[in-house]
Amino acid sequence: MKTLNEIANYLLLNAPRFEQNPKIKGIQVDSRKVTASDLFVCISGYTVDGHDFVDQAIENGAVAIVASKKLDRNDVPVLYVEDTEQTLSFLANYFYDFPSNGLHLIGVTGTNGKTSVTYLLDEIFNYQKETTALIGTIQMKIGEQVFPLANTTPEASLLQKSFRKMVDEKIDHCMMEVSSHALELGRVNGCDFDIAVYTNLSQDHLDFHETMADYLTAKLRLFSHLGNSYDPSKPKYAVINQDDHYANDFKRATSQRVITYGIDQAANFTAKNIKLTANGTEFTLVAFNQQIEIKTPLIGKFNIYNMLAAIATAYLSDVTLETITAALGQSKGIPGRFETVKGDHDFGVIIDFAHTPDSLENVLTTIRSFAKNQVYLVVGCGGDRDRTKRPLMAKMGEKYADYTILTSDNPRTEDPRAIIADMEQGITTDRYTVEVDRAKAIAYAVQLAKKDDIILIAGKGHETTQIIGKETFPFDDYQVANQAILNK
Ligand SMILES: CC(=O)N[C@H]1[C@@H](OP(=O)(O)OP(=O)(O)OC[C@H]2O[C@@H](n3ccc(=O)[nH]c3=O)[C@H](O)[C@@H]2O)O[C@H](CO)[C@@H](O)[C@@H]1O[C@H](C)C(=O)N[C@@H](C)C(=O)N[C@H](CCC(=O)O)C(=O)O
Ligand SMILES: Nc1ncnc2c1ncn2[C@@H]1O[C@H](COP(=O)(O)OP(=O)(O)OP(=O)(O)O)[C@@H](O)[C@H]1O
Ligand SMILES: N[C@H](CCC[C@H](N)C(=O)O)C(=O)O
Ligand SMILES: [Mg+2]
Repeated sequence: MKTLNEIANYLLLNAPRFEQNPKIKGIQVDSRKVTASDLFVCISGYTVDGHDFVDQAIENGAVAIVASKKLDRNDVPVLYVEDTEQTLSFLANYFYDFPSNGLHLIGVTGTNGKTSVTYLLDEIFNYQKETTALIGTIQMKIGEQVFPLANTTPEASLLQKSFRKMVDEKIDHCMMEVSSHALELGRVNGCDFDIAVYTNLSQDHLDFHETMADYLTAKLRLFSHLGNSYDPSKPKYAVINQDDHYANDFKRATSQRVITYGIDQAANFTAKNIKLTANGTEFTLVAFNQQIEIKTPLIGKFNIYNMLAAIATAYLSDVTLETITAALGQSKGIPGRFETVKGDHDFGVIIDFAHTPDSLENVLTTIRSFAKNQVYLVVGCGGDRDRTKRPLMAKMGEKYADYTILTSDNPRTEDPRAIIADMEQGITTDRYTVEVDRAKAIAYAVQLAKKDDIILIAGKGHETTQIIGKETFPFDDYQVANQAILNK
């Protein structure tokens, strides 16, 4: 617990002294979640302004407010700062006693592969009985406990509070997906990363970042977060995909040691003698004059990149190549990523989270490489998100699938038909149809499928809901596909 004056002193050079100097129990950015003795931080959001919810925060027990706009009240002390969102990360870091300093923190950024790399690292560390925490798209996990998350990378107060819990529970490694939104909005400011990992960059989120250059700049920030402290007992590393177009930008963004991985370019961790099949992958890992055979159930060349990123990171975290090899050999895969619907049907059904042109291309080319018959694609695009990726995603269907069923993803507040119309702009043939209802679209693909055909259901992966308008309905691609197979 800290007092308001302690907090003010930490945050501001010319801090005011509050006569009423309450002890703060917690930090809250949502008035609805405030409890007794919290400090409420007003954030001006994209939808509403936290400054308008001060009454509710106080009713719920807030004893002090951090604001950037004048609040006409003298019942509680108000600490004024220029930018509440930027302040929040420093405030939370201080309030929870800089928890990430005591944590082995691995941050993973890039357009695709973040969840995959963090889950592979989790399997590797768990294999050697180390305790782990995960923060990302699917959920937050601290040891055996899991918590739902609204964002891939949570806002700073929840983030720092979670780090504190991890340190208190003596977690050995925390793997965290660092989204470009989080980097841009300063959610991870003040995080003491030990290893920063870069997967790749391709088009996504151009609704938020406007240009690819802006998007790149946000991603690069993770590497400047490695800082320039050089403690031999706590070395820091940047792990970079050497085959990626932007590899050199990422190398230049850090003053820490760079470790590379790749397949096509010379790198510290490379894969050769690659064998890709429908049941798994084999390759020879070459790293620092050592060679070791990797044999894993993970499928696709893109997963070799994910494995190389995880292997390099685990190795830099003192795991031996032998242990890494054994762990990857037993990988259970990543929920909703290239996940096969089990059963005795004579065609394949794969659920995958591909929701960018690049990830769709990777997954579809992988399927094509072993497909014996027709490939069907069921795909939609998220509403209130990057519109420019829609025709490009549909084009991937035209290029690599025999037949595409355009449907809804999470339409959110957009008209689902308008989203599909944007997708249709990318298609020039008639090898597709439209079925707005996702469950019907999946059922239709299952009806069409014959022996040895493969259906890819893309875009929602592990998700168990569908957001239509402002409502969230239960929806699980895996279960819907299973039901359709039973009904066939
Ligand atoms: C664009 C964006 O990032 N939006 C985030 C932002 O929402 P917002 O600006 O609309 O918030 P708002 O509703 O206007 O509220 C403003 C403030 O008022 C507060 N409030 C609001 C209502 C109320 O009754 N009382 C109250 O105090 C809110 O708690 C908030 O502090 O702040 C919210 C609370 O922290 C976030 O959950 C929300 O993420 C939304 C869900 C979102 O969709 N974000 C996406 C774009 C995102 O960040 N995605 C990346 C992943 C991308 C990737 O996978 O690569 C991520 O890291 O999740
Ligand atoms: N290294 C990769 N390169 C390209 N595509 C990939 C790669 N790894 C996974 N994919 C594809 O991208 C999809 C999303 O993968 P993953 O969830 O690991 O990425 P992410 O970066 O966490 O995505 P998000 O930003 O939505 O959280 C997968 O379902 C797969 O189709
Ligand atoms: N983290 C991604 C997830 C997209 C998943 C897709 N199903 C969609 O709703 O667009 C985003 O927020 O853009
Ligand atoms: Mg993710």
